[in-house]
Amino acid sequence: MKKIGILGGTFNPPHIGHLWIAEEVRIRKQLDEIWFIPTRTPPHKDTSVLEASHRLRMLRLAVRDNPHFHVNALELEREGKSYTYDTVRDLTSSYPEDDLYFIIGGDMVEYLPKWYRVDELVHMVRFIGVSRPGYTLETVYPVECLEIHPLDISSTFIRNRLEDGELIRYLLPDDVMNYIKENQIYGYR
Ligand SMILES: Nc1ncnc2c1ncn2[C@@H]1O[C@H](COP(=O)(O)OP(=O)(O)OP(=O)(O)O)[C@@H](O)[C@H]1O
Ligand SMILES: O=C(O)c1ccc[n+]([C@@H]2O[C@H](COP(=O)([O-])O)[C@@H](O)[C@H]2O)c1
Repeated sequence: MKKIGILGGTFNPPHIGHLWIAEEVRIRKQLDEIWFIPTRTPPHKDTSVLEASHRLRMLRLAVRDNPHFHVNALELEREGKSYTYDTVRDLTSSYPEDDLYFIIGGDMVEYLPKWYRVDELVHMVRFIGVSRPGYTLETVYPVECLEIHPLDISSTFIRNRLEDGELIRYLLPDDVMNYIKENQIYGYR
């Protein structure tokens, strides 16, 4: 039996905020592995996101130097919106022996009431909520909240800096930054 942390996300692009919360939760909850699961179609983001193949490649580059980190691409194979309910249902049936912990930042803790079939979902997986600047960890749902030193970094911030021609070095792994440069995505110039 393994204890597996799941960090679902759009990863558009992945950044050190994602890696920071994943490693903090892994150590504090003594998890064996963290699985990063990129969404195909994020349930609540209206604006179009970068194509999944780029996000997947960047995510693989971001996690590759940590032996506890893995990428699981199961959501990319599923049509339609990437609801966590469907993902958790599939994972619990494929890995019935393992304990799953779904990690979310404060923005998603606040948004939890709007998640698809949330009343069932919270009984299917353990939710771990972590601090994120600008958001609380208050919720009526059974979420275990961990106060983690907050890092005020988001994918939006990085995309905006790229659009403005500003530096992004140190906000994300060098390999991901180089991928963005080589593929000239997010308006890189
Ligand atoms: N700096 C951060 N601190 C805490 N949690 C974070 C941080 N960045 C991302 N997360 C969490 O990681 C998960 C995936 O986030 P996501 O890939 O959407 O990144 P994002 O930075 O929020 O993106 P965007 O700015 O495009 O909305 C979410 O649960 C989110 O709350
Ligand atoms: O299932 C839902 O209704 C739902 C609504 C909002 C977010 N999520 C999941 O929460 C994770 C973080 O979402 P995001 O959009 O911040 O990348 C990602 O795995 C999403 O699929 C899931």
